[in-house]
Amino acid sequence: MTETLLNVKDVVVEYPLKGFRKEPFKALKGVSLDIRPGETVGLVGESGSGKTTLGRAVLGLAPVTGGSISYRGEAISKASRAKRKELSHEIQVVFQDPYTSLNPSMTIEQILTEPLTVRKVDRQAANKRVADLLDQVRLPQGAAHRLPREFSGGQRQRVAIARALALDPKLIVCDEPVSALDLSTQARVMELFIEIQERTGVAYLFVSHDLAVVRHLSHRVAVMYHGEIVEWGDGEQVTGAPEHPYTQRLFMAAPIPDPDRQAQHRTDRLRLLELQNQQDLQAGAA
Ligand SMILES: Nc1ncnc2c1ncn2[C@@H]1O[C@H](COP(=O)(O)OP(=O)(O)OP(=O)(O)O)[C@@H](O)[C@H]1O
Repeated sequence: MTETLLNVKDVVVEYPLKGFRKEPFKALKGVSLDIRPGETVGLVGESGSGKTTLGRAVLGLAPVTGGSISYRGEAISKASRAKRKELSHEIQVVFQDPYTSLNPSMTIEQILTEPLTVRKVDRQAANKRVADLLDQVRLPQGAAHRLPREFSGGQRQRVAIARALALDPKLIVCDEPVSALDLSTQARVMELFIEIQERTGVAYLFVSHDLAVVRHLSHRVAVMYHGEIVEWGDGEQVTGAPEHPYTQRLFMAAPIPDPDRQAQHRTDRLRLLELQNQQDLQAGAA
């Protein structure tokens, strides 16, 4: 049996609403998926469908009111603060905005050393680790003594990835980590994510509204719609021959700018037309 790293089962997240409405707002309405070691699970869906909320629930940052989340078989959705701190060695996060996620007054070295000092790594070992992390994300060693504002968006995102890697996590929740970057930078950062995964065996829960990004990176894909997963399975299957009408519409609406992706998009459109024809024929036959 394949080992499971993270298991999300029937998870409900409710946000209390202020004002005249007494009923809380259900952002997740019973969501289930699992992530295996070394795997990328892509989470797609339009804005407001609940992708970020699911990522936050895994990180213990969203109010889970139903279902369960377990990490390596241990329930974590109601974990204590101390347990969460322990888990932060295993589960890390990279956010969308590289301009606000790094402390502007800290040098890159300080940013990368911070998680290590929490773990009481001594100075010499920490320096070595910082050098190694910069190598891992393909930044020059000279970057260590500079401030975030001296770097481009793509370079800052590399720093954020290095920080997430500092404690050798087994899972990284990536919340739209390439969405704020221009296309060529996006492609390089995506390659970096793949390279790091191949080297370290880390798993990603990769949240993105961009289907091309998810198609490129994911082993399995979950499609979210109004707080529910409407399609879930093998990445090629879900992105290449979606079954749910919502996923089909989502793929039709996806802008795909570069020529390779356009070719893929054309193939998708043809496949989709074929699917629709088949469905029409079946409906006609029924
Ligand atoms: N703290 C909160 N309080 C109340 N409602 C919230 C809160 N956070 C999110 N929501 C609501 O929950 C729903 C899901 O939001 P979420 O951010 O998870 O969606 P998303 O799919 O990640 O969208 P986007 O791509 O725009 O980030 C939205 O309707 C949002 O308004």
